[in-house]
Amino acid sequence: MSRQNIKEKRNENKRSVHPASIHLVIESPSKKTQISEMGYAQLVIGPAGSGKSTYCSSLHEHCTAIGRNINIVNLDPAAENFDYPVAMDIRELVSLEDVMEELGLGPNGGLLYCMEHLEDNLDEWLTEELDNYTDDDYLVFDCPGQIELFSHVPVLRNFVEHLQRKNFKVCVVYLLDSQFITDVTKFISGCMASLSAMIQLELPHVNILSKMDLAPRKKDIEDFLYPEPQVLLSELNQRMAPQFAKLNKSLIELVDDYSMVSFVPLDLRKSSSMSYVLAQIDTCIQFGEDADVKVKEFDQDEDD
Ligand SMILES: Nc1nc2c(ncn2[C@@H]2O[C@H](COP(=O)(O)OP(=O)(O)OP(=O)(O)O)[C@@H](O)[C@H]2O)c(=O)[nH]1
Ligand SMILES: [Mg+2]
Repeated sequence: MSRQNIKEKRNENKRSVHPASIHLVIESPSKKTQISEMGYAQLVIGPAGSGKSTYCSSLHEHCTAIGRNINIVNLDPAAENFDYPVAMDIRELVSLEDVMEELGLGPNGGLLYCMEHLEDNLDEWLTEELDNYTDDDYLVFDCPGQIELFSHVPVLRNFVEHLQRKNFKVCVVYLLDSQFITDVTKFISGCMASLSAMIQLELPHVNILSKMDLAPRKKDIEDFLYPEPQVLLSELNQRMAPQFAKLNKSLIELVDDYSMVSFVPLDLRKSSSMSYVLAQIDTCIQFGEDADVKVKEFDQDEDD
């Protein structure tokens, strides 16, 4: 089945299965006139299983508790279960299951196809969906974990540029599982993936070390949260054969030049931790500049 046929099929499904979204636009025309002032958005990315969806649902819970407006958007065409109310859903446009079945693609090729389909439909689908939100709205995009999406495929870049044309200020929130800090080589490869997202997307960027409840000893964590480049280099040299010494030095210099060696820890057992992470992101996109934002420092010792 051709790409056009899939698009038509999804559009038909959307019209028949999701009348609510059409109804919203008709019922609230005044909202449309308020659009395009200034919106705020987080693009939540990171390796598969790094805790992106869990972060989104915890963020939703946190914002609900403090009375703050937030809308979580599912951008993963393969996602099935959600712990947050889904404000917008890519599966209304295209689903991985349909693509795999109809085009005979595997899960990764199918996902890339779905994301390209999204890219082709930014003007129609995304614009129409965004029209349901006003400048007061804060959107959080829960992305799939395929590294291609933020390394070399231009889909997310074009997606973000579309949001920016709609006057959204966007911050990349890159999650890295705390298990990456058990090994210096894993840590550097996680930094490299984050760096490629930085270069690819050119946006304000916050690195988060997720799953801190599973993190190893406290001393080891601190070494990686604010590591000294020289310490990282010496650990890397110890782990790798001597012929890699020059490459290791260049890698560490690169990571250091891009100020990559800085991660905000996220421990979902502590609400102060989520407050701190959110405050860092808000600062990046100047959200609530005029409001009185209270920031409490995340205290690592709080529950120790
Ligand atoms: N202990 C612990 N587990 C977590 C935390 N965050 C996520 N997990 C678990 O890690 C697994 C993956 O979490 P997800 O939130 O689905 O990760 P994801 O990045 O959205 O995964 P993909 O969308 O598949 O790339 C799940 O089993 C979660 O329950 C955390 O802070 N602590
Ligand atoms: Mg997910």
